[in-house]
Amino acid sequence: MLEVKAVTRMFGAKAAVDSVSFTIDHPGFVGIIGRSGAGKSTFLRMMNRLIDATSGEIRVDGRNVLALRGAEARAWQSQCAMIFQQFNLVPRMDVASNVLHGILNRRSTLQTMFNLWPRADILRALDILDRLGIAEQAPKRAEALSGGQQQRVAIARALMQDPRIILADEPIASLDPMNAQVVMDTLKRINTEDGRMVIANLHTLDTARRYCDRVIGMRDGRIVFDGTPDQLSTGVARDIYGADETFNEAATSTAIPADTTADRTYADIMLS
Ligand SMILES: Nc1ncnc2c1ncn2[C@@H]1O[C@H](COP(=O)(O)OP(=O)(O)OP(=O)(O)O)[C@@H](O)[C@H]1O
Repeated sequence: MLEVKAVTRMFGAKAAVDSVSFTIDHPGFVGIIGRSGAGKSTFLRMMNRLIDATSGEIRVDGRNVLALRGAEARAWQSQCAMIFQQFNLVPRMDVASNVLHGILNRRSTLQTMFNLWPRADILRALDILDRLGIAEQAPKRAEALSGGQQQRVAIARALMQDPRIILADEPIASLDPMNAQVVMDTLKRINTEDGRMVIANLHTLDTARRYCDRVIGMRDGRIVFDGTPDQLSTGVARDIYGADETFNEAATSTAIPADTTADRTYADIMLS
């Protein structure tokens, strides 16, 4: 289904992503982990065509999406919706309009100028918000919502595109543990109930273990681990994060269990 072949991205002389290859043959929940600068964001941004690859191919059903141009590239972008750490909503705009913006590129200029939305689209946006448990927030400005609610709005905006794949770049890195759990549960539901593939860059091992069927570990632009969560031992994690025997796995925890309010700590904080 998804075949990544020797994808590389150079920034000057530095390879941010260095000949990355892997295949995903069913719409699972894939986590990409690694310390800051490992190349995780660069990879997702290439996949979504926000930036170009220097070389390599990403084949989806046999078609190299990295070679698509113009309208075909935009059509691909709507098939692999992206969500970001900072939500990227329009803060002063109401929640429902933010969700409708997921299909902005499908409207005519006239409709855009007068902010006209077909009734069917409005109903669908409200349905999606309802499914994500935030329908009552629809008329509020996005900036009035909590971080976890805003990220759910961003997920709703992504779903509006009816994507095959959701790319999530550090989706919970700005959230407290309780909101992080709600957002991860939401992504998991979309994966299992809708059969949409989720590929999420994650900072923390416990989140990757808890939510992913498969984990890819990156270090210095390369894949250094590709396996199931139960293969992700402390030793393997130490290799991925490039740490020595003082590596403390507890420090990579988001402390996500429902009965805790412990502060989030990151591998990068521990390892920096
Ligand atoms: N626009 C750019 N220009 C130059 N170098 C860049 C650019 N974007 C990323 N890099 C470099 O590429 C490497 C990989 O960065 P990337 O953001 O993909 O890592 P990451 O694993 O997502 O890290 P983080 O978790 O901090 O986002 C880093 O060394 C970074 O400095």
